[in-house]
Amino acid sequence: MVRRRSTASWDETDARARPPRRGTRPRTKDRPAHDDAVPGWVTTIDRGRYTCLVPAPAHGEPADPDAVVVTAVRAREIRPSGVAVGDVVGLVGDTSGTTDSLSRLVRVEPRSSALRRSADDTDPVERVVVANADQVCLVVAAADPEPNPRLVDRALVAAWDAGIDPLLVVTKTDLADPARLLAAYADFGLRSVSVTSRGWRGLDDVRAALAGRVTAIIGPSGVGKSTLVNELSPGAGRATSLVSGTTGKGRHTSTASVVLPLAAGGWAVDTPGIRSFGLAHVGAETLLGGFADLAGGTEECPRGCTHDEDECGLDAWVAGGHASPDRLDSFRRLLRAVRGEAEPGERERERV
Ligand SMILES: Nc1nc2c(ncn2[C@@H]2O[C@H](COP(=O)(O)OP(=O)(O)OP(=O)(O)O)[C@@H](O)[C@H]2O)c(=O)[nH]1
Ligand SMILES: [Zn+2]
Repeated sequence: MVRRRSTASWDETDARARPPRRGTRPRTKDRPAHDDAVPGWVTTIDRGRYTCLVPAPAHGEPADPDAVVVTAVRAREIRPSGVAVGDVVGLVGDTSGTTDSLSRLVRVEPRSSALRRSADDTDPVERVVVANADQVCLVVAAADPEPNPRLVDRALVAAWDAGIDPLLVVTKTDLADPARLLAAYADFGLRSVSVTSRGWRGLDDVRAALAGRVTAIIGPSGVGKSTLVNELSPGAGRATSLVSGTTGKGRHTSTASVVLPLAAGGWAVDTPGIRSFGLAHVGAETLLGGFADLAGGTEECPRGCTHDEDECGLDAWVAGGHASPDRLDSFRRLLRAVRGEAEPGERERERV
């Protein structure tokens, strides 16, 4: 017969002799349950403060009319690198969004995509620049500054790696005809639009390409990115509530990405901080995926071809007119770069 006694009489010896049985422990001891967490969308991050739109809109859909902007801090169990702008997160605590209220970010929902970059091509430490975008819009100018095709190739590889549709937007078409630049990329199906802010020609094409989507906007400095984004998201600017949250203090740097609503529907994620686009995390094998025009040329390669050797089939492919020599040159430069073989000075010139 089993002798029963009250748990009140248990002492430490009992505790040691009987390890707590799994499944009978309260769930909160395994992991905080946070069943009450509300979904928010991280619109910007600044000094450990996460500005979130609550409730998180469905992907690409407009914000709920009653949505509020909530400032949150990370719960201890969430790593700083684990949250990026564009993440859908779970928030607990004060999610009222009233001035000086602070919520707690306790969970990051699985991402549909992650646009990544590493500090440079040999630094494998990668950061998620934008989470959950379904399009990457690379903005380059037709002139002033001159377009850098290698930069375009680099961004295409990053988009390919992330599984996100790329879109090329050529600005300042009043200064130069973008036809040659556009033709160079049209061959392998890169979607592109061109626009000028001088009298705003082409703006409707940009609007249509971005409508209903979540687009990460990247590009080098001075190409007219801010001019374009301000036009597409009038009044949103970088000083409004989605940026500063309820702190009212605004941003102190322009290095963080920010989610902005587009007047024509959809969302842009402006990324002023991307000055370089290291591809160390991509790997040589994945690189070819960003070069759809070259991929067919590797069928004649010897086994284990590095694609940077005499027997490589890509040279014959280009000689046969299937792709441009510039693209092969660009591919091989990136290949050497991600293998850590870049010549000095090469990286500097390829900064976004
Ligand atoms: N000619 C011409 N100039 C333009 C056009 N769009 C913008 N600009 C000018 O180009 C300069 C840079 O524009 P911004 O919008 O600040 O460029 P940005 O890409 O945001 O540059 P950063 O702020 O440095 O990242 C400004 O002097 C603009 O007036 C355009 O379509 N045509
Ligand atoms: Zn090869």
